[in-house]
Amino acid sequence: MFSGKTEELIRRLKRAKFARQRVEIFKPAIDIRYSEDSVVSHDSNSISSTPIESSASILLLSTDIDVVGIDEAQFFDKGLVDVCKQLADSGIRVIIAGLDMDYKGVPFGPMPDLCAIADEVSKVHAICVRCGQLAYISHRIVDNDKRVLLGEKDEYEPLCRECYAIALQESLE
Ligand SMILES: Nc1ncnc2c1ncn2[C@@H]1O[C@H](COP(=O)(O)OP(=O)(O)O)[C@@H](O)[C@H]1O
Ligand SMILES: Cc1cn([C@H]2C[C@H](O)[C@@H](COP(=O)(O)O)O2)c(=O)[nH]c1=O
Ligand SMILES: [Zn+2]
Repeated sequence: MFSGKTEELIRRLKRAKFARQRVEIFKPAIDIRYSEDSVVSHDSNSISSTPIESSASILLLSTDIDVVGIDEAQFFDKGLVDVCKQLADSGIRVIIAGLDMDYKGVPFGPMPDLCAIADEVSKVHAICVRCGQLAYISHRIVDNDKRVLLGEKDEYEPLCRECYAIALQESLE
């Protein structure tokens, strides 16, 4: 988290709109952290989007479209992989932002499969809040072991491997 995924997604989608391409943007309906119907970055950049419950809705809503953007892809069902494949096969540019791993370091939802079938993958990193190196994981700092827990700085901190190992050790003491 805080690595710039959403900002990069918004940047690419705005450029597609400048090029007068027909763009549709989707987000999971559960992601109401900053807005119900916009994709919003931690720096408050935003772009309007359609909240959906299931990946199947993307195909239904993507007729006469050049570019499809999807944020928070980790929250979608595994059907998203085939949906994106079908879109790409039909000539639509698909741009996806999502969290690679959950707070335990386990690959999140459809993300590993999406990375596997993507033509191009850009991995971006936040800055470790403890030491300033590149972060690799979102450390959960509240006591909740559900996989899905919406949040930001009160719930998560980006940490590098070294600082994450220390944080885990501290939590055992
Ligand atoms: N520790 C951090 N490392 C990097 N950026 C951070 C950090 N904390 C806050 N930010 C802010 O978060 C912004 C990225 O937000 P966003 O694109 O929403 O990230 P993501 O979608 O990956 O969570 C950065 O431009 C920066 O201003
Ligand atoms: C690590 C982790 C994160 N989440 C949630 C927390 C946020 O609401 C989103 C990630 O958003 P961002 O754009 O990357 O900041 O995911 C979660 O539910 N479970 C986790 O393990
Ligand atoms: Zn660190």
